[in-house]
Amino acid sequence: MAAPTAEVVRRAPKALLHDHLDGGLRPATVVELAEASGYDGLPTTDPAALGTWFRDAADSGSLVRYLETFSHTVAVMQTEEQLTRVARECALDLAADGVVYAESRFAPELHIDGGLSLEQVVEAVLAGFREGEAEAAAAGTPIRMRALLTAMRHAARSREIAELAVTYRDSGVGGFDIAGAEAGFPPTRHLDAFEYLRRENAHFTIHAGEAFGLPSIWEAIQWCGADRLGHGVRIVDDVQVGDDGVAVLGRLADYVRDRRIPLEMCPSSNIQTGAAESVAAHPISLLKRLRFRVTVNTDNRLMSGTSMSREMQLLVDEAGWTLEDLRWVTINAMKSAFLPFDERLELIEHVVKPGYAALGA
Ligand SMILES: O=c1[nH]cnc2c1ncn2[C@@H]1O[C@H](CO)[C@@H](O)[C@H]1O
Ligand SMILES: [Zn+2]
Repeated sequence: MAAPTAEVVRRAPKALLHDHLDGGLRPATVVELAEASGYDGLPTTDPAALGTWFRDAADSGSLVRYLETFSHTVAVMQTEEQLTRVARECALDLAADGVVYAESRFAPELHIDGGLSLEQVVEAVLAGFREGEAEAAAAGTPIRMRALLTAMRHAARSREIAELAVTYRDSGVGGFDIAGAEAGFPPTRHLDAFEYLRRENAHFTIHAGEAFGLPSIWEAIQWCGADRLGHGVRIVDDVQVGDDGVAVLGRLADYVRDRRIPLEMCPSSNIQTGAAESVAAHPISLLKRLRFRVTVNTDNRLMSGTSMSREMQLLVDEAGWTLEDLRWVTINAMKSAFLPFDERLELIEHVVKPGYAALGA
């Protein structure tokens, strides 16, 4: 099968499970919001230069340094108007890129410095998603948005944020997540939150196996009960590939594959934080070949200067992916969405499959 063209990749329906709201602002919006609110900490007020600055600063090879860049975006997401605008633009930008379903995550506790309550933060973001959905539908590029509420793994508010996720589960919140520096902050620190969510029949994903290896993945699954893994790239440490190409899986990798645990993989982000060498060498292609439940994601569009189309195009250009592969990861993502089963089926059958069929897959 010939490699899909850039136009085909752009038009292909996409599903996005791992995208940070505070990592996806338009550079021009960061500049405007900083100016209007009096935030004078930006390294430059030229939008193009600021976009480059984020990419370069995030290109540090270290997750901790990468995360430092978020201080500038979080600084301009402290009022209801700011949060609603950022959320609306997020939905519009994703829809324009061919994304038909997206889960966008953010940490409510990072947005209360201006005096908002956690509830006000969540409601402002959900209002922005609704606005963006309505405008995108009117523009002929419908998208369905869900929020994931993140708790910061170094902090101590995870139980509270988990309760917030349950409170808003029928109003646009799909589930819960923990993020932030991984080394030194194992997911079991937040066991109370995860046990609460399981008792509530609620869904959650955990950033694990990004900056730290197999023990983090093992805890996330076997102690915490994560539905999905954020990144999970280091699961390849439990896969041995012989010279003949035959792969032998360890018990944890076997478990992840047997149970169809979704891996929210983010190639460009992983290269920036040093979790992978290059797109060509990224474990995602091996894991796809071994039929793990692989998905493709953006993580932070601003910090990586990326989009879903760009991540997919990189896999096509540098790792030999086909349109069939893109269709497969899109269906994997829809199957793994924190959305009711009937809504997932509807999107797969009525949007994703016909969309790829029209493109020749
Ligand atoms: O790849 C990542 N790994 C871990 N944490 C992350 C990553 N990207 C963003 N955040 C963290 O999640 C918070 C809420 O969205 C962001 O503020 C950032 O600190
Ligand atoms: Zn992430």
